[in-house]
Amino acid sequence: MNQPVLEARDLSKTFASGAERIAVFSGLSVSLAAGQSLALMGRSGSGKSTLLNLFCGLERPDNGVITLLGERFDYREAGAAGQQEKRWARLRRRQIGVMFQEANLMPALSLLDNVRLRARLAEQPLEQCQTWLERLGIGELAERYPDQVSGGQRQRAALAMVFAMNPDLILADEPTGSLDRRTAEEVTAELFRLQAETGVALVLATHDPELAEQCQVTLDLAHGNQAGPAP
Ligand SMILES: Nc1ncnc2c1ncn2[C@@H]1O[C@H](COP(=O)(O)OP(=O)(O)OP(=O)(O)O)[C@@H](O)[C@H]1O
Repeated sequence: MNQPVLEARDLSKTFASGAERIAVFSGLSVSLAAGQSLALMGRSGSGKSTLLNLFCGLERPDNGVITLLGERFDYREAGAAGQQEKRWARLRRRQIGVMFQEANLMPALSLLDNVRLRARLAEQPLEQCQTWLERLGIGELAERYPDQVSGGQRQRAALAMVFAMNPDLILADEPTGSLDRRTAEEVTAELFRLQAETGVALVLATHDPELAEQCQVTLDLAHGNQAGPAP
């Protein structure tokens, strides 16, 4: 079997709350292959965003090991933290595409320049950037600024940014949470269409069971903590 894109083993995470520590999850294991999609479900506060942050190195687990694209991150190794931060930063720049509820576009740049900036950081060719906007149905808006387009069009531009970096993994945190139902469905359809076409692995945090159903695997953070193919 091919090596998984993402493998997490026995992850635990707590946060300080006054003098106590609150456990968000413990003993969580998950595995995701290229082209697979995983939905993270769970009520507000169950730890979906925290888990996405662990998967891109913006938070550290208290325990457990994450292997991403063959790179192993184990914070128990003495003196490893600084060197692991550098490796995470490189992965975030080149191989992990991140999407949030609100499109994180630079307001002073046109949609096309936002896509170009992301592609440049990922060391991808800039010639494809206009094509990505066209594939997402907003080619004619390329020279507009983010505040001159609708929320749905901004999320399409955010999708163009993510795909223009040719990532191996997309982490999407409620990517359609700020859109009306119909626009959300359109943007979601584009996300799954391009994910299938490119074979990128996808982790999607959502409250929406209908959206979760479109993913191949669901991890419900409120009920259990194992997902993915058997090791
Ligand atoms: N930096 C932090 N310091 C302390 N507690 C935190 C921190 N980040 C998250 N938490 C807590 O960890 C728990 C999980 O939060 P998280 O944001 O991951 O949940 P979520 O499932 O993404 O919620 P939502 O659906 O509302 O976005 C919550 O109880 C939250 O208050």
